[in-house]
Amino acid sequence: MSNEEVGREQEYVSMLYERLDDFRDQASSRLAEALRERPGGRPQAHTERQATAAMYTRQLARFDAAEDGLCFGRLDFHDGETRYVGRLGIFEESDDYAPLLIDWRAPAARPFYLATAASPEGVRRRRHIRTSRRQVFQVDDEVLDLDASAADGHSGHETLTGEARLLAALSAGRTGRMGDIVETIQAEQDRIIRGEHSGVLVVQGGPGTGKTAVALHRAAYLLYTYREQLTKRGVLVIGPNTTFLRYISHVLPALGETSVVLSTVGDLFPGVRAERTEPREAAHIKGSARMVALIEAAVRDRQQVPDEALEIPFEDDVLLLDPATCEAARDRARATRRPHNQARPVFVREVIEALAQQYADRLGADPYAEDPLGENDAPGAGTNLLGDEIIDDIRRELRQDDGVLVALDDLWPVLTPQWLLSDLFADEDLLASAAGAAGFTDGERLLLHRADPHGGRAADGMWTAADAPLLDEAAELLGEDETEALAAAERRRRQRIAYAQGVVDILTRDMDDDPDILMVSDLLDAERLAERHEDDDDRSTAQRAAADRTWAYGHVIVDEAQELSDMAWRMVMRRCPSRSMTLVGDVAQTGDLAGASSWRRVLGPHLGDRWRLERLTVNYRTPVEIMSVAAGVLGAIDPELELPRSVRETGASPWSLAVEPDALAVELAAVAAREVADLRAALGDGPDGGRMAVLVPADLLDDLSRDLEAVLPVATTVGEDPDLESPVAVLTVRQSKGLEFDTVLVVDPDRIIAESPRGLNDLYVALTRATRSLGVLHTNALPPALRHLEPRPAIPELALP
Ligand SMILES: Nc1ncnc2c1ncn2[C@@H]1O[C@H](COP(=O)(O)OP(=O)(O)OP(=O)(O)O)[C@@H](O)[C@H]1O
Repeated sequence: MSNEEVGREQEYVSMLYERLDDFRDQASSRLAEALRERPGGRPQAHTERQATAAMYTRQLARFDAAEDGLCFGRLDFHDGETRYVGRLGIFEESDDYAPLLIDWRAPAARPFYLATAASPEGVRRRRHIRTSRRQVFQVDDEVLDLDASAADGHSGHETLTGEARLLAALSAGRTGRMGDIVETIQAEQDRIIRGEHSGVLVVQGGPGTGKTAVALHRAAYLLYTYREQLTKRGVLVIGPNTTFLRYISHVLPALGETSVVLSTVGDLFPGVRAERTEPREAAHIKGSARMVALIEAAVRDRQQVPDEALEIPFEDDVLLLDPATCEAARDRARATRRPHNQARPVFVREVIEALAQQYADRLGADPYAEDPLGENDAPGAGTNLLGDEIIDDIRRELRQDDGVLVALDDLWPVLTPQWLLSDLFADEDLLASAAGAAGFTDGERLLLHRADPHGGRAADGMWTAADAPLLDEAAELLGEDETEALAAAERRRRQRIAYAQGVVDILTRDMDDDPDILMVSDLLDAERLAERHEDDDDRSTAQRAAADRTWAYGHVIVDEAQELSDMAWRMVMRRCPSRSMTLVGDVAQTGDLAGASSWRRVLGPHLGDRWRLERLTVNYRTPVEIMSVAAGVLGAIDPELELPRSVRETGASPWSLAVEPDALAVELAAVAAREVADLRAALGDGPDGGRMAVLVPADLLDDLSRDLEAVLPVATTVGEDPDLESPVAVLTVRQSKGLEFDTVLVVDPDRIIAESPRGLNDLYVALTRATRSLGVLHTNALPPALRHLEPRPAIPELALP
């Protein structure tokens, strides 16, 4: 491309950056103005000021996000029209808002992604403009006119859009952070990104087909297209683990979008962090939909009827609470069909009523007990001994009596989800009863039982990822005790009034005596001042949503959706009553025993047939050479499963290396050092210098990572939540879900297979993480699916430090 052409584009791009600077200046000064403004005057002024400040802050974030690669494309149409495409929309106010730059998400930008030589949509030429720090350094053209394309050396590839730019993006070194793909979105991906917002869209695609990328760009597209609606309700993105969430966490902010909550399933229950691990088999059982019946039984078991009458000392008497009364009260409460805590007031009312009646009856038989509670001093007290007023007094006293309260708490306790489940899993009797009622075997029950090492209920650090959906289920069955919630709300209101009264007092102090001075208290009393603070919630939508279990998100995206258990699906569906969802995954990569082997099976109970399926068929990550190895494993999982088609060849064949068990650590370190050196030679030492992963069987993780850390001459990361920006990461396959690296070394594939009934799926995931090269080290015979791997060619070893 001629320098002249680059120069011309530079002029245009510089003009766009000037506009961007103007926008930024305007937004900063308006933000400063909004922050300087003193709230006063109208009651809503404070809230409005906050909303205005938040709006300018969001705008600034969007302008900052657009800085790199502000404009990346240009379309020239046959009719002479030209459109520039970029990260945000810029319009010429003085020219009837003519577009200077079109946001990639706007309908007018679509031909940039869809036009092909076969279907050019009026486009004559598509140009990719590459910039670095505001400087245009390259322009790549595709001429879509069929005749001209041949002349222009266009490859004529049928499915790829902007092939040269795409291949350049795919061959770049990995950085440990996922990047956006706005410059090179492919047609099949574009259709999904811009798909209908309502309803449930399932995207099935093999490894590296861009499911994660597509899901995140879809979030950005939906937030742009339905901004008002979705900014208020927020978008939830669910990923398989925190390492993965960190890996993808830069994509949406880089696209200027911030009202998104990222969470794992384990962290989706507010106030609980899934910090404990447990055996796969236990997680498998906890994921099964049969747990619903078990939790229901556990709740019912907490609604007790005593075997014999309870004796409750009251005043100077002893009341009897007999089983029949309790049973009748329990039936009444259950008949309301309200959740446990909300039905409790009915149970309490019935029991109190029975006890009050019993006491009143006894008093009625005693001619001397005219003033049972000693409260009526007036002469003639006792004449209405059994009148309503007296019985009301008895009820009130009973409700406050410690003995009665203890009995009520035993028979129908107020429960939180955490209490219910920690008691259930720690108490053999409770567990045996609920598990028996729900038809669990003894073996399953034993897997669920855990001696509570913390000794207390609901201690921090006691929950696993599979517990979160159970807590959520329990929360549904328990409900909030509204009497307590209302009392708490009333307490908060009184506190606010007391605080506001203090404010009014301070403002009017020393002025009390002057009748001519208009006082704050003349205009505003404490109660109204308190109301003004009531709606003050400085938190963003994302923060409020993440803290609220019952928050209904505007859209929910689930990545690696095949990993979700039946119980997890129930929780996720609750977060999105409108069922506006995008679920992306690959059933062939299911590693979790409780995960999906068919979309129909997992979604049917929630959605019936009301979901649509789209497929992604092209693998952008893994080159042909590696995919041909992975193909053997996929065939062993299920010969019906389809392998995605890779877009690239690298010429580097995957290899295997047999090593003695005793020499594994040493050989691995040597090979890893060699591979890192090769990566650096190819990609340089900078932040884009490439990343390598060593994927190991879980039971070798500790030993091998310690050995590698000790000998590798570059930073190595291991542990629960590894840092992916480190040049080398030692991970289990489970930790590597959804991630990618330039080079991958897989250790002992037979052990990876043996570790789980879904071991072949795990191996398939491991083999498909690499963008460049793959090696397999093995201490036992290779599994049959990998037998045709070439042995590693002898190459000079690197001296280790
Ligand atoms: N259109 C595209 N342009 C440039 N890069 C792309 C494009 N589509 C996908 N990629 C890149 O391909 C790689 C794989 O994408 P992604 O991680 O989204 O795939 P995936 O389907 O979620 O994979 P897996 O199921 O194996 O985790 C990423 O580096 C992504 O940026």
